[in-house]
Amino acid sequence: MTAKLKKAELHLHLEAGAPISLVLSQAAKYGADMSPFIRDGAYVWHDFTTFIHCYDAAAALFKTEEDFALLAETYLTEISDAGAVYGELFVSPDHGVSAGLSAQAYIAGISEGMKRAKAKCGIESRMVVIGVRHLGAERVEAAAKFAAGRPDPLITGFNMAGEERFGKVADFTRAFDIARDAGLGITIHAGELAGAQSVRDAVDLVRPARIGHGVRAIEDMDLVRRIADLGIVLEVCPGSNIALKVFPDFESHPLRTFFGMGVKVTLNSDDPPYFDTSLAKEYEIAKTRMGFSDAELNAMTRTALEAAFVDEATRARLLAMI
Ligand SMILES: Nc1ncnc2[nH]cnc12
Ligand SMILES: [Zn+2]
Repeated sequence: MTAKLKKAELHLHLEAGAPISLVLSQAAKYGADMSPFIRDGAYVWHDFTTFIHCYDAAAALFKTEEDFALLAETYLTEISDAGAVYGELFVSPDHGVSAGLSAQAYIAGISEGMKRAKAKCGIESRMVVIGVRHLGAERVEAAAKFAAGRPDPLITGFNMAGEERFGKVADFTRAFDIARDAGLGITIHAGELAGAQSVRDAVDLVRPARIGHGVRAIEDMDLVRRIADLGIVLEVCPGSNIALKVFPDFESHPLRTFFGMGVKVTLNSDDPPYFDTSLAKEYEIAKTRMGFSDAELNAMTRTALEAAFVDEATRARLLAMI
């Protein structure tokens, strides 16, 4: 059983951290019909595009600062109860603005929820601002500029997510330069829906500290060795990869190969209710379906804290807790 293990999460899209029960209560609050997207207590989607449609419909049900405070507090409390001492939240000002909030109010609501969760259960957390790739380079740059303005001290990183097959990494390098120059930690989704070339471009053009997924680097073993040598941390989300059919099953997932080759890897849930997973479940599956020992799982938690976008004093305090 991995329930007793200390955990940490670096890759979680906040709007997807809402349990379906919370999404349905938000739908009742705003009189929204979610039946096209949720049936028998589960999201209805069959590929990445329809998954993102469900994601956007659920995200639109969080409209006020208090809604986002509740969302952040709910998710962080859940993973704290599962043994997490730290969690990073991918936050998307574009989603907040399309739900009718200013980007500042969106962030303020989430920040309040993070503070409530810390006061209640001690969990430390930070925000990583997302630029949505399929909205285009201009919108990703706008997200980077917003994050670079450091509107909240709990924002410590920048990332790009969305449709990985849209455009080329080269179209987005200016956004990452803006974020990096502002001292933000850099991660990028790559090697999930697109193959090894997408990961190679991310490594060469963005020079990230971390990569979201990165798992299709396995298509090029020289690239895997390069990632290991560079010490780039992979935010691996096995449940997400199986649900989105990046790999057919957990037994064929390359996490064990990466770990064995010295690639720094961490465990994450990405969009838990969409993929029938949770941070707790990812640790349990890594043990029961992928053969990782408690010591190896603890090593992944340590890697996550060593790669966390936090100040060194906070990092030292977190590392002392595991
Ligand atoms: N798994 C994923 N890949 C890319 N963008 C996302 N946004 C939310 N989940 C995502
Ligand atoms: Zn993701």
